[in-house]
Amino acid sequence: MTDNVQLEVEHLTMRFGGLVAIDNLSFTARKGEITAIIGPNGAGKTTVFNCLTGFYVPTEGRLTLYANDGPRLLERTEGFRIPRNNGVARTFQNIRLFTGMTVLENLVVAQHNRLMEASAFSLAGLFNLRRYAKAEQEALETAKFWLNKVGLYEQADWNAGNLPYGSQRRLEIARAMCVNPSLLCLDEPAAGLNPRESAELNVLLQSIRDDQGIGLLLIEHDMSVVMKISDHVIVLDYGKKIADGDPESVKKDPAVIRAYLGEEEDDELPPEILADLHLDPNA
Ligand SMILES: Nc1ncnc2c1ncn2[C@@H]1O[C@H](COP(=O)(O)OP(=O)(O)OP(=O)(O)O)[C@@H](O)[C@H]1O
Repeated sequence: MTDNVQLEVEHLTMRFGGLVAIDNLSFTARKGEITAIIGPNGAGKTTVFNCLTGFYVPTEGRLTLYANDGPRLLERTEGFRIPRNNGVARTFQNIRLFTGMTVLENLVVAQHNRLMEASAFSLAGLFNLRRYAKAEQEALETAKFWLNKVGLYEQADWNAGNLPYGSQRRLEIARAMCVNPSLLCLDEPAAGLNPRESAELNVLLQSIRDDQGIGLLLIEHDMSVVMKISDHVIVLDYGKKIADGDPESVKKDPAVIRAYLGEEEDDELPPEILADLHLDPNA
């Protein structure tokens, strides 16, 4: 069953001085699946993303990305090369768009590496090479494709900073997809969204999964998103994996309920908390 694996994390440990933020974590994420990483605040979710995307060099462990042209060891790649060479793209908990640029410009700038390669990294290349003009045209086509996909085509010339919050979140996802990643890491994409926007986000992420066939890794606190769209859920608590399985089994796991709520007995949980976890209070 290794053919479908997009990412394999083996024995990942990340220490900050005496603090063990990630403790011997292993899991796989598959192509064409949404894998959610959930857990209480401080469980280590963002640290996993930071190791995968080169912000941190792991203390121990192996991170293998199965890109189209073969396996890549992310922990051995210089951080800034990971998006370009290894095809890992991410969005952030706090939106990080170029707010002074237009919506379209944000998507073209994201393809800067591809354009620079086409210019052969020279001024002469920028002005003379036919392949640069071709690459520029392709970058615009890619940008238009993703603008349509996230429903922002009409706002292409708006300043990104003037978009409503939910649209800025969708633009961030479009920008990440413009680099044609093998793995898309989404850090709390539903944060701050209203229920309608959350529902639209679900549709968008499912369509990226189904149409692009890439692996999606999702950190999310909004259980209405996690339980509806995830194929596979990993639960962390104090840096350790405490559950790993499909959403149905994970949400009933007593260890998960205890970790989230700090309760000893799940049958003592108040009904409104059970409802938040999408569990039947009368079960
Ligand atoms: N650069 C750092 N230096 C020191 N400690 C850090 C650093 N980054 C993260 N930590 C610590 O590692 C632990 C895990 O943090 P992390 O941000 O990964 O958790 P999280 O699960 O993403 O939390 P949240 O849901 O609140 O975003 C926390 O105790 C945090 O304080």
